[in-house]
Amino acid sequence: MYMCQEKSVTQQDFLDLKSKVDWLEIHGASAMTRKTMWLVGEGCRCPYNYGKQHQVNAMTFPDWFLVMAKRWLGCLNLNGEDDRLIQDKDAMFPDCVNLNLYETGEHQVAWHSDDEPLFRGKFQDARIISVTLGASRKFQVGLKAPRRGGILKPERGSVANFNLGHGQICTMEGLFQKHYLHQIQKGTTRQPRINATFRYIVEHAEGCPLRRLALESKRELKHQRAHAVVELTLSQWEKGQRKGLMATVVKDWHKYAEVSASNGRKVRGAGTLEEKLLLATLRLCLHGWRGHLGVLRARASAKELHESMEMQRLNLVFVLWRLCNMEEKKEQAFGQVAEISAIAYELQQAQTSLLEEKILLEGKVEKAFEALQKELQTKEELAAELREAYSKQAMCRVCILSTLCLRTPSPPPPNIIP
Ligand SMILES: O=C(O)CCC(=O)C(=O)O
Ligand SMILES: [Fe+2]
Repeated sequence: MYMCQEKSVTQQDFLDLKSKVDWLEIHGASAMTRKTMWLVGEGCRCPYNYGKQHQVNAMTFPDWFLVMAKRWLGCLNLNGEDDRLIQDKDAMFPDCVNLNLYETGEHQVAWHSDDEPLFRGKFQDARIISVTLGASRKFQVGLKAPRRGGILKPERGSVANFNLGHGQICTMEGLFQKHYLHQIQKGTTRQPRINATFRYIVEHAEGCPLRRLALESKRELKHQRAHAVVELTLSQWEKGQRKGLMATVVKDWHKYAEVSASNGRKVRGAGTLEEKLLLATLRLCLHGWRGHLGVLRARASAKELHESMEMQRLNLVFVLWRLCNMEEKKEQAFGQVAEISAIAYELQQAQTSLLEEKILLEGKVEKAFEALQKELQTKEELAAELREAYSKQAMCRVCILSTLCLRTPSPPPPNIIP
């Protein structure tokens, strides 16, 4: 147990809780004993039982409550939100709370332990953090005595008293709920007291969606463990080591049966092909060993014994072979997929570089074409100039010739006198 005084718990918190919570009355044999409320984390649907008569449905933590609860428990550094996401489960914020309202000293809660299956407090560390608001009351703790007539009572002389006043945090942990009882005795006060008892749900109730999630991750873990054990068993078997093998197989057969059990029903043969093969392997191991023992007990002949062992070995080898085969095929398929994607990647790269080259070449061709066109144009212009020059030259020549002709004196007329 750990106790401390928390300053951040305010009187206003007490008033808010008293007025905002939809309190449920808990009745004892003759009168109301206290009022309660059960709040849970997001997604959880676990109901809570107050004795045998009262079962309340889950209500998700209202935001206003979470704000104040985080303030109260701030000193404990419980900052993890979701146990499926955080690694350090010890740092998780509680995922449920039981609220108690004791309106006067007449209200009480009798000797009990918080050992409901939800918290698995009988089997493992169960952390409970209680916060008191309002009037102070005597909280008693005592060692659990063997039940007499079904009534829970503490061992004589083992009871310790604690005064839980406003802002007091009190924890119970370890196997406290297995070995100890606690109670809030009737008192003389007329003032009301509220107690918030934060807890952690380990095994979500049937019908709660979080149970499925938890089972799935547990199943996966157990499956891996069973797988490893079967592999080890088979390798030992193959090496001819048989000592202690039966114990392992029998132990893990149960483990595996648990793995394939769902909602208390055994679903034999359910699951993937691999799971079925594992199950078959274990069955064969068991079957083989049972046969082996039966044969031994009946003092059967060495031949029979030998045959049964041989049969078993063959069966095991066969299953092992199938497992290996599957594994190999899987690996091959993975390899092929990897190869194909590498080729596809290369092709894509090649296609991209070809496209780039094409674009480059197109650019070059266009430029060359433009240059050619320019050259052609220049040549045509030159040719035109040349033609013009020629025609001018020709004209000039004609002019010169005609001028020459005009200037040349005409020859004297021929002498026609005899
Ligand atoms: O009121 C308290 O301090 C104790 C409450 C309690 O034991 C419970 O809610 O289980
Ligand atoms: Fe309790």
